[in-house]
Amino acid sequence: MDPSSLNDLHQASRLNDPDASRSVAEPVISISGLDKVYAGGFHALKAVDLSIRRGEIFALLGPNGAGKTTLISVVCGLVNPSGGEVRVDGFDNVRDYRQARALIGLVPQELTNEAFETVWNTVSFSRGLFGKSPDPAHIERVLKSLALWDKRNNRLITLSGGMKRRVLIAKALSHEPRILFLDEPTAGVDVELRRDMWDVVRQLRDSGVTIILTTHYIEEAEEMADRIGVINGGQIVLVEEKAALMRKLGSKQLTLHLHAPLAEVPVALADYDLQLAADGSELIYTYDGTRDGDEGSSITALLGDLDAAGIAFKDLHTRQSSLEDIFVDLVKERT
Ligand SMILES: Nc1ncnc2c1ncn2[C@@H]1O[C@H](COP(=O)(O)OP(=O)(O)OP(=O)(O)O)[C@@H](O)[C@H]1O
Repeated sequence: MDPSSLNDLHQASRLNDPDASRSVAEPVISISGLDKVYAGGFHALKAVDLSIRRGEIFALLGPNGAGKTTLISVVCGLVNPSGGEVRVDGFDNVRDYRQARALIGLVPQELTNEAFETVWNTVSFSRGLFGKSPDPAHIERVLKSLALWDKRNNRLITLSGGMKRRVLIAKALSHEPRILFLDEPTAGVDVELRRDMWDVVRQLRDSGVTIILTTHYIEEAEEMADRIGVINGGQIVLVEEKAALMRKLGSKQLTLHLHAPLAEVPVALADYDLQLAADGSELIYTYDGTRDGDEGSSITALLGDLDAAGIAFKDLHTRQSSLEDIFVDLVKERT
């Protein structure tokens, strides 16, 4: 990856950017009441409302079959919605299809049927599909920014898996989109390549492109996203700033296995966030594990107060909740 050429790409796309004067606060994509029922009757999207902010990296997280690909396919105009509305920078993606589509680049999961084409030709051809006049200087910037310049005359079939993924991104950037969708950009790739892809995506975001990526790797959402949305069974079940989500993840639980079960939490311990579980034989204390120092002192105080109240325990353990716990809980609740 060559950061200086990405800067050039940035400068160039700013010059060509028709929406540069629009308000940053305005969502770049507004989805409201979006429904999709496939021909066979399967209800794949159910009243989806979602706003994507200009310049963010938004990760759409969900298990297999949740509706991620359907959602981005509808936004990109590849699948017709059954109801609802999508606006891309103010353009209705059905009525003003051409204007809306021109703003979007889509990086699909796989390259299709172009194995014998060269990198240069396939990327240039993609630009032509959007009715844009040829611009070899732009294609050169894109290829340099993705470290593909040296491979421009290679046929796709001769490239490594990582380079093929970069070609997919180059194709999607060929018509200078302001919004880039990446459908499971790192599905099935090794750890090194995944990190490499993350760097590419972050640098694109830094160059002013809004990024929406779908993933079922929680780690990927944690690493990359400014905001995280969870979709399950065709419904958006959570949208939150990653930082806020991570603060929630900072909460820890101390479980005390009691000698004798309690019928209720004693009044003397009312100041602590305590819950009884396992028919009163477990006492669970939830506390903020992100504040250094607090944790130890509040546990010491609790243990002292338990002793004073005559409550004995035979074992204890602590656990920290993770994004995975939240995700599993959300998905479980809805199924
Ligand atoms: N063309 C179609 N006709 C009928 N049903 C479809 C069609 N495309 C997708 N579906 C169904 O819609 C649901 C959502 O599929 P979708 O591909 O959007 O999920 P996803 O979240 O992208 O899953 P994955 O992570 O497996 O790619 C699935 O149950 C799928 O079988």
